[in-house]
Amino acid sequence: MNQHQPTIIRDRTPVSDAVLTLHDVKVHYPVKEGLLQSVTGHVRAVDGVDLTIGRGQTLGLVGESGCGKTTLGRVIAGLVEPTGGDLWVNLTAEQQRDVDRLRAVEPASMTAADRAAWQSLQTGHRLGSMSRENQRAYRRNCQVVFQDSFASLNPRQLVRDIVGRPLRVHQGLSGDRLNAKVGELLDMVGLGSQHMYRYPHQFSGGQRQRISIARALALNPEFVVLDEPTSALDVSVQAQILNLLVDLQGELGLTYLFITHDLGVVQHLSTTIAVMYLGQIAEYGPTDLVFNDPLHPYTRILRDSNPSLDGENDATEWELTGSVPNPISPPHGCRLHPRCPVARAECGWSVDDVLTDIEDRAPLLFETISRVERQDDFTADVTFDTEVSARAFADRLQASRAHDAVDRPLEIADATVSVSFREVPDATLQQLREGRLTSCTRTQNLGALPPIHETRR
Ligand SMILES: Nc1ncnc2c1ncn2[C@@H]1O[C@H](COP(=O)(O)OP(=O)(O)OP(=O)(O)O)[C@@H](O)[C@H]1O
Repeated sequence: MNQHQPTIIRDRTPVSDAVLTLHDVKVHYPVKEGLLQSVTGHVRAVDGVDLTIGRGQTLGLVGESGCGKTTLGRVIAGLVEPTGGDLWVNLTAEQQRDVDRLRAVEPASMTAADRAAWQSLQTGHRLGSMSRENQRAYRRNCQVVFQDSFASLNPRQLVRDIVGRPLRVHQGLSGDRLNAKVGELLDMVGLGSQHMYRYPHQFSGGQRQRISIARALALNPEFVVLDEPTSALDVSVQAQILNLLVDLQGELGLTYLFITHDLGVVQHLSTTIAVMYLGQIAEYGPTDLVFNDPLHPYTRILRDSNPSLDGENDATEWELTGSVPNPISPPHGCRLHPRCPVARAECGWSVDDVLTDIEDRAPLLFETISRVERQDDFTADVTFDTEVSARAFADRLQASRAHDAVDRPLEIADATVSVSFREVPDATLQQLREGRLTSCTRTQNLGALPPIHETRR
């Protein structure tokens, strides 16, 4: 399969003051097989993510299970090393523009002034190039609250030691000073300092999550990654924890990355939303605008499948077909297109899409394929057991949307069908309106999503 191009924001609107700016960040996990554990491919868990997280904002990161949200959150918190791309810390709007501009300049064509500016930006703000001390400061400044408080709290430690550890390690606190600070933190999260000498199992799920929040806030971070912090809790307790998070943000001026699959939570909590699909950002923008007028079919379908959301969400006739493709070899063009109800020829079709379609929806026909001879991802000869099956395949393809993307008529010789699709570039996240980005090729071309009644063939 061809190498995919990175997702690039062509006209990113700089956020005035960014806690974090991601450029083309990737996490590809190797897939190992056989006795020798040789690498046979890579899971593209995060595959070219560009994001800006503005100071004081809550960025909601949403998407179906397996789309890469947790991996991205762990990269941001420094718990997973990215396999590609850059993370920039504390850039002003002007510095964001400089980084965008200088990334596009070949090192050999840089002027002396550009080179000096690039060097200074990298050593001052790029994780990996900054001094160790600054990197450690970033790690302390960015804390994480996980979904599963049971797994993330040591069951053999007292709450005092759990919440106090960061203070002991980083600030050298002990004795009464440590106790006083832990007490303050427990009060702040609504638990009360009297709980200091108890163990995690003596608390309810909601209380344990309060302990996790207290621990995360111990070092006065500015930025907290909240990875599904309420999804393991009862609905009534969820609301209490969400309210606590909102109050703490107001009091302490925190910036949140809120990872969840619950769009209702995101609608109420986030100022900005990033919708993720198969390792990439599908849509990004202010939460209310994204919900009221989505620019990506995936966002619209997610929104309309969630009845708890406020607003005028007509139940959509759109639905996603098939299953989430394998992140080892994601589809070409727009990653959603094989499942998208409104995909068109320019959204990117390849031989694999057609084969996956018949495997999912015409398994008996799929059984009769005897050989696939690919010239590349877009061109192949598909041979069947019989000519009848070959013709059934050709008829099926001709009646499908994929046929709009073929670049020459199908050729049928005996039991072999020769298929060739136009090669399209991979979709990129682009700004369509101020602050509104989408990777939907169709919306980029037409300016808006089509009316709800338009569906697939
Ligand atoms: N350590 C790993 N090694 C190999 N593949 C991994 C690893 N961690 C995650 N993956 C894969 O990467 C992809 C993204 O996983 P990730 O957990 O980041 O998604 P997610 O959107 O957070 O899902 P969920 O909501 O279920 O947690 C999935 O296909 C997952 O199977």
